[in-house]
Amino acid sequence: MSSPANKFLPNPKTVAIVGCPFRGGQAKLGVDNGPIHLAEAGIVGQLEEIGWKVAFDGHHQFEDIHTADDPPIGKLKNPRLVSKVAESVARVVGGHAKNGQLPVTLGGDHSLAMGTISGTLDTYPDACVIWIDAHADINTVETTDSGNIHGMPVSFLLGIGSKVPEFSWVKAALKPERLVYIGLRDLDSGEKRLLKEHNIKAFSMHEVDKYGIGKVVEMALDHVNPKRDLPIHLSFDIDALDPSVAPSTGTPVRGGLTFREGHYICEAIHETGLLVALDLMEVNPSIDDAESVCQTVAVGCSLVRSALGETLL
Ligand SMILES: NC(=[NH2+])NCCC[C@H](N)C(=O)O
Ligand SMILES: [Mn+2]
Ligand SMILES: [Mn+2]
Repeated sequence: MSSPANKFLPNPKTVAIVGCPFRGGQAKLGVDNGPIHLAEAGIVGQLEEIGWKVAFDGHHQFEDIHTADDPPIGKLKNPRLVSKVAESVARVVGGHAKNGQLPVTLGGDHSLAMGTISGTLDTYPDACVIWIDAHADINTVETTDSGNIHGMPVSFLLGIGSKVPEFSWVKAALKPERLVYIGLRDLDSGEKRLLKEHNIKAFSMHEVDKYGIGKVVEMALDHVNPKRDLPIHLSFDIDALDPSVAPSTGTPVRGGLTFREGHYICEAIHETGLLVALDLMEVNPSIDDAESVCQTVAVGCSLVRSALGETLL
């Protein structure tokens, strides 16, 4: 089994696991235990098995981040906490990337991607982002209904919507043409408008049905990475998968990616040799029964393995 070389990483190829037990970007309990379950399921050993050196010295600790007083700003919930956590994640992920390691961030809720993608862009300013999700997570201060910041990280990264001083560290370094979505099927009306206004390429489940996943991934790469020479940050929300495949997540939406479609995306990104960072977000082991949790955690681990080069043959 020989996998293509990664164009950006030195040998020996090293993964840095960034476990982020954090749930402040949404309201449900339990998503902070996602990374703990993924680690306990043996993700470190599994990645070593497929040839990676793995650096993992325990989950990221947010205890030093005190926000006793964190009232909403407008509708935004836990704004100071989310901002500080994402900022520290940006520093950690950026640090690993600068050391030539491939950061794999295990969430935790998707507000963390504000940090992970900031860290990636800090190191690789021309990186593109492939966002796999049922949701666009692009609400702004103006459009958010829930006030949950896990539904908003993309707008901060793009620098759209009115600015919140508490998030001034976010550089808005992502250009709309370097972002592409796959798997969308549950957008708020304001989000649909933002995608059109900013000309952001998105392949919803409609396009997956119409063209098939192989063609969709190719079209997505043609859009954000036409010469196949730019670094890729893959941000994978487990709720992109159909709830029958990955039931243990906080905002499940029916009609999602099959087991194979999800894995195909990861395999195809691996084959580019351009992956520089990976997020696996929104695994919530408190939802619901033990069997669902076991199934979801196992799928999460296998998506990560596929993105890092596990092949079927
Ligand atoms: N990362 C997620 N699961 N996001 C769900 C977002 C749902 C909804 N659009 C919101 O703004 O609250
Ligand atoms: Mn989602
Ligand atoms: Mn998401």
